[in-house]
Order: sequence, then C-alpha cells, then structure tokens
Amino acid sequence: MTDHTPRSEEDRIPVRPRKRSASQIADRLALDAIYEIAKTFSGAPDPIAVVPQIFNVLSSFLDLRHGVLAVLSEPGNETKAVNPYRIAATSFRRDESAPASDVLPDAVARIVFRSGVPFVAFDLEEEFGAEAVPRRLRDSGQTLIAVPLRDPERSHFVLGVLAAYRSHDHNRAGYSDADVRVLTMVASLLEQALRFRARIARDRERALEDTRRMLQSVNEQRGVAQPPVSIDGIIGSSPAISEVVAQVRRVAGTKTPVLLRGESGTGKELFARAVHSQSPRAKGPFIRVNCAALSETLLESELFGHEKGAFTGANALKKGRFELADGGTLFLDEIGEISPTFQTKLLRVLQEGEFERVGGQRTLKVDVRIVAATNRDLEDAVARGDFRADLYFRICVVPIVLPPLRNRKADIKPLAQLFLDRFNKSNGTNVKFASDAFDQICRCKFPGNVRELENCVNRAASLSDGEIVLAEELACSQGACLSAELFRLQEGASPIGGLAVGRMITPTVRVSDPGPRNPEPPPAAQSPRVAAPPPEPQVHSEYQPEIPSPYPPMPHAEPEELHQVRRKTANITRDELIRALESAGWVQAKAARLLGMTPRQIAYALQKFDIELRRI
Ligand SMILES: Nc1ncnc2c1ncn2[C@@H]1O[C@H](COP(=O)(O)OP(=O)(O)OP(=O)(O)O)[C@@H](O)[C@H]1O
Repeated sequence: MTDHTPRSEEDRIPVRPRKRSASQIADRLALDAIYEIAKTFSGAPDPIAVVPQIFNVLSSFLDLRHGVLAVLSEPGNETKAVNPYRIAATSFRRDESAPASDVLPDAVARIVFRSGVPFVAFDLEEEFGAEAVPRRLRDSGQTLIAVPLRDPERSHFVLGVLAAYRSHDHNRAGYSDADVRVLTMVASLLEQALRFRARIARDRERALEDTRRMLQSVNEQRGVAQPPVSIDGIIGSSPAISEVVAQVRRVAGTKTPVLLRGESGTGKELFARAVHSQSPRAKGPFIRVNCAALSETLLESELFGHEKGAFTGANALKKGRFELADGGTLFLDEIGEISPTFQTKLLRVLQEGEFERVGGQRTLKVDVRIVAATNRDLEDAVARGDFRADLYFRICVVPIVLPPLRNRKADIKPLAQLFLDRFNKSNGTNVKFASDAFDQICRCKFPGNVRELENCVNRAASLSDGEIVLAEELACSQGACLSAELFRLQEGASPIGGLAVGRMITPTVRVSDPGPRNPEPPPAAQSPRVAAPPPEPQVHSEYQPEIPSPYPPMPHAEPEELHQVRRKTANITRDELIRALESAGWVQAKAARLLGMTPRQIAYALQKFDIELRRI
C-alpha cells in the first residue's frame, strides 16, 4: 500500500550528498583500508603470509603500489653484511631467486634498519643513483615510503622494513605524510599480530614442555632409565641435561652465536667446547678468553692483537685471539663483565667481522663463530643501561641455559663416579664410595654446582682412611661443609652466581672488625693436620672495598650470631679454644659452632696461639 500522507516541505527537497574535500576522501579511504587490513591480520594464523593481501588493499584503496616487507635474517648465516635481511613478502609476482634490490633499494632498507625511523625518498634515482631504482619502476617517477617494523617483544629493536611506492602521476608532495602515517599503522598492526602469534606459540611450547616433563618424571619414578648422555666428556642422565645436549647438537651445525647461561660451576666452558667440537669447524681452533680476568686495555690487545711498537712493551707483533680463532670458535667467557667502551669495540667486530690490531692501520677480516657465556642477568643489565642492547642481540641469538645441579639430581651420581674414577686414575688408587656415602652426596644441594661436587669427591677421596669412603667421612657429616652453611644462609632463594644475581659483588658495608662475612669453603685439605688460615681480608678504611666474590651478597641485616662472632674473636683465650676443640673431637667446624665463631676465625686463632690440630 502506498502512503499518501502529505510530506512536509523539508521532506520534499531532494537530499544531495554533501560534497567532500579531496583530503576528506583520502582520509576516509585510509580508514577503510586500515579497517580491511586489521580484519585480515586478525583472522590470519600467520601474519606474514597475509602481507601480500595487505599490499593489495593498500594498492586498491590508496594507490600505494609495489609493497614490500623486508625482515632481518638470523645473523651468522653465509652473509657477512651488517643487518642481513630477506624479503619476506611483496605484492610483485616475482621470481624467488630475483635479487632483493628488484623490489627495495638496499640503501633505503639499511637506513631504516639502522635509524629505526620512517624514510621517504622522493626521487630514488637522484638520491641513490639509477641502480637503486628497481628495474620495473625505472621508467616512471616513484616516491618510496619505508617505515620500521619493530620487534613486538623488544620495542627498540627494528626487525623489519615495510615499504611501498607512490607514483608521481599522483599528487607527489601531498601524500607522503599521510602515506607514512598509514604505513606506520599497518606496521603497528603487523607487530601486534606477530606479538599475539608469538604468545600463542610460547604458550603451546610451554604446554608441550610441561607434558614432556611430566612424562619424563613419570618414567623416572617408574624406574625407566634415561639413556646417559655422553658427548665430549659431558656426563649426565637427567632429562634437563639431555635437553641441553640436544640443543647443543642442533645449534652446533650452524654458525649462529650461542650464549651459555647458568650459575657458576654448571659447566658453561665444557658446553662451549662441545658446541665447537660438534660443529663443522671442529678441526679449527677453539680459543677461550675470560673477559672478566683482563683490564680493558689488555683485553683489547688480547682479542685484537697489536702491532710492534703499538705501546711501551709491545716489542713484537702479536696476533689477537680473533685472528687465532679464524676458521674456528672464539669462546668469550664472562661476557657480561666487559666495560661499555669495550662493548662498542666488540660490537663492531661481531657485526662486520672486521677489526684492526692495536696500533695497526690494516683492517683484518676473520671467520669466527662466537660462543659467549655469562652468569649475569644480562636482560637486567640491558634494562639498566649497563649492557648495550645491540650487543646483547648479537650474542644472544641462541641462549642455552645450563640448569643448576640441584635441579638435576639424577646427574649427581654419574658425575660423582666420573670424578672418583678420574681421582683414582691420576693417583693410582682404587677408592670407592660406600653406598650410604653416595646416597648422602646425592642428597646435597651443591650450591657451587658441578665444580663443588668435583671438589667434594676429591676431598673425600683424598682424606679417606681406607679404600671405601664412608658417609661419616664426608665433610657434611662432620659439619665441615661450608657451602651447605652458605646455602642455608641464602635461604635457597639466591643461588650462588644464579641468573637472578646481577653483579656478584659483596655489598659495601661498614666494618668495624675484619671478621669474615662470606667464608669460603676451606681449600681441599691436603692433610687433616693442615690448618692454614685463608688470607685475611685487608681493610684499610672504615669501608670494606668491593671485592668480586663468587658468592652472592649477604643480607645487609646481620643476624645476631654474627655480632656475637665479632665479640668473641677478640676475647677468645688459648685455653678456651683448646677446651672447645677437645669437646668437638678436634673438628674445627664443630669447635667453631661451640664458640659461636666461624671456622675461618678458628683457623686464625689456631695460628695465633700456635696450636697444632690433633686427629682423634
Ligand atoms: N656435565 C658435566 N660432565 C662432566 N663434567 C662437568 C659437567 N659439568 C661441569 N663439569 C665440570 O665441572 C667443572 C666446572 O665446569 P665449568 O668450568 O665448565 O663451569 P662454568 O659454568 O664455566 O663455571 P664459571 O662460570 O665459574 O666459569 C669443570 O671441571 C667441568 O669439567
């Protein structure tokens, strides 16, 4: 039925669409394009795979043509270029083997990778030469707009370049700002999509890992033996160590830099050697540098070498470790300890594979695989600005974390047996552990990790009365295991040299008496009568200097016992000491406990009163 009700005057005037300005139309199109693009990304399981579709949208809505996405490739592959990248997507239908320069001028890509800001080239030919212009675009004027794509996880890190061309047939000057804005928005949508995907992948990986661990622990409980691992002297039968060995095997075949992380004594150097020996460069040299052991100047001349006469004392040309490691592997131990200036020097050689000897002019090129190690929390160091982020990304391409021994108890027994066998071999002995001794060792937390286990075995084997080491002969049974004491003081929360520990330096504290704060375990005693006191820390001022220590800082708040210890040190008499030793069966650690002193203080007192230890 037709509606005959009379309409008002207003109703009868035909509605003419409001005229929009060119810029309003452009804005509207941009908005529509972004809407389409966001929809496409949100539904895509692999955001990079849909980038060609995104380029089509840009082209049909906004005339932004010939889109291209370049992403950083893993460093350390065949190319020696700085920031090697690959073309990951394009709207050209191009032959896969075509050079990247067919779609994106190399000079522009590198500018964006390095600067991390958008770049607009109004006239490629004029700015970069005819060769820079992709072949198919040579006959037409084109403005190139390129914006950075940032790593979703590390916002300062440029991992890609998103670019597109605008033909000069269009209003060339007017659009570039808007084009930069649109491409930046697209880059940001892509970053979000990548971040989302990475999160899903990580969650999936975590779930798989949990399942794997669960199965392994069920197998362990059922007594299904894990096959023992054995490469290059690495011993272990725990799932954790098998996983690390598998990672080493996987990564060894490439030239990718590896960063070994883990507490002190977990075997970082051993694993660095394994990465080398399992790699195609195994026949090449393996060169190690302890970055923490050398001053900056020495480190520079050690790593890069020096020319004759470069400085006083440089009487001859000396090749540096980079040169010596050519064709092989360079192991940079304790990399977290190098100074900011040296970080810059190292970055250059890691990026470009080039350096000059100290005092030299000639640029040398080497082919070296880098394996680094640290027990520092490098992420924290980067966040605090102590460690360069770009160097961090160079060295931390494949991080391999070595678990502490307390988290892989299944390794303790085979390792203890290995060290005992080594002891017997080098001493011509046939010492064995009684089964209760083995059980006791296996229960230990070993805060000093494998190194401490090695010491423990050697100490027990050296001090044993007979061929069988009994449980009661172990240092821990006699209250003489200082690392157990140390671990107790840590409350298990801050393991020695653990990843959570930043700079491993004892805190600067006011000291009125030089009583030891972090007693080190006594050197594996050569004979029970030897009671040589460890060197007394020199305290010249009211403040204790910062001493690099393998142990994490002690809490600032001092327990009451420690105050008592201080008072006792000065007051103890010879008789008091002998009485305590007598009642402790001449076990220093026990006597120390009776007197409320540390074993180290007992050792000083013994020396002071010239008392020789008796063995009961
Ligand atoms: N899985 C293992 N199998 C056999 N020996 C091991 C294993 N892990 C560590 N070790 C031994 O333990 C000792 C300490 O290892 P290493 O020096 O490699 O530790 P690290 O992590 O580099 O220590 P730091 O950080 O203090 O330098 C070495 O004698 C090493 O041979």
